[in-house]
Amino acid sequence: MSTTAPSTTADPAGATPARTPKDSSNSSSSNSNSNSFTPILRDFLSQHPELRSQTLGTPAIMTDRYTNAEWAKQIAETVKKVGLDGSGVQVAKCEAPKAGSREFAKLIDHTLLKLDATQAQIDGLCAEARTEGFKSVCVRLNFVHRSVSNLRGSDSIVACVVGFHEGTYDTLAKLEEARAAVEAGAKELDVVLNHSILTRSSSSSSTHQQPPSNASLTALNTAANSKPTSGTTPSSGPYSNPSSNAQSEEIPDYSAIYTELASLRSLCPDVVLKLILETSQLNPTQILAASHLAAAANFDFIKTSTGFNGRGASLEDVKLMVAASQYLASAGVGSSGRKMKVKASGGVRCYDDAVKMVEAGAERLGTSSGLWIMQEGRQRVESGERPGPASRLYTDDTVDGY
Ligand SMILES: O=C[C@H](O)COP(=O)(O)O
Repeated sequence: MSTTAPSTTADPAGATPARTPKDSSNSSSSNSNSNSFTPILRDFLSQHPELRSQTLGTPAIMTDRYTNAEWAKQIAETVKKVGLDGSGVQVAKCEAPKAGSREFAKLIDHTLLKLDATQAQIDGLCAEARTEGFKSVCVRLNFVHRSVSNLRGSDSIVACVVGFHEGTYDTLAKLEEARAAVEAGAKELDVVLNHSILTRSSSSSSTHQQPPSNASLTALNTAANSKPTSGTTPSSGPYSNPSSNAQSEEIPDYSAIYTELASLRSLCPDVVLKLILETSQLNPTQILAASHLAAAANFDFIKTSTGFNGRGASLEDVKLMVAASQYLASAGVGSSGRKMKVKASGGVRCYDDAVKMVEAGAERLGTSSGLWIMQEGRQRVESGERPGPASRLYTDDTVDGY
């Protein structure tokens, strides 16, 4: 059982990261506790029994370093410094690489996550990634092995989603899935945040006697975080007036989120870890809280969306996350000097969308439209049209969501 602290680069925040499993009865081998298998993992292991080796060690749930109240205090400081719109941090403008270039392709995780994706479609995805030189293909666990084999000899890698798409599987299930993905050859993991932990507590102080279901939470959060239509101001969400939103809220279980992220980091010290926040479900304070916890656990990326829940990435999300990651690095949250990158994903469908996200500071794009984005970029260059919507950056309020 892996109970030791991870390597230096993997150490979650703080100078004294000594941690032990929270409860050894919760930490079990994937060979002995099939209750923690998600359906996709169960299928995967039945098809690939040879991939049950334990090069990564046994998943273990790590202890926390702070109480919820201590996390809340740290997060409040982050919110104060960054601001709910990121305006507390000066972010330098970024430039997109040349349209249609290999450098542009290296920003793209070429993504196919539909549940009904076929082997032929995955083979096509990999062939496109090889031809264009995309950074990765991003697939579900059941296609990692095939994708790795398809991409052998290319410089495109395989990224796998974990806990997709609701994020609500328990920590051990996510750890088991992460381990299987890495054993199968994934070099990057895109893990869905259990965002319901962040939103449940604020809902619980309202009219709900019972915790709402995930489906109703999704609807509530989507509504709360959608742009108001006719001059109305919602009581919560990114379009609310924070100063009028003074309801007393319980502190979310930050500790549960941190221990999950720290456990993933500890299990996979050498793998690029991205945390999918699902920003359509979160208000700016919650986005900053999730970013803070991801930095504390030494994640490599914060990513906006799954593409399966509410709207996709918005410029506002990306700007806020870029500002947060810059502040968190400068404040020494996580390993010192380490700055999380931002991945914009969900609804990035055309070249202009892609450029806007990159200019706002996204260093990776997750999109199922990668091929189109590259072709459109090349057409712009060939036609002599000025490639890129730089003059519209930050001023285009007509686009809601994407
Ligand atoms: O992570 C990536 C998303 O699932 C892709 O979403 P999209 O199909 O809207 O490009």
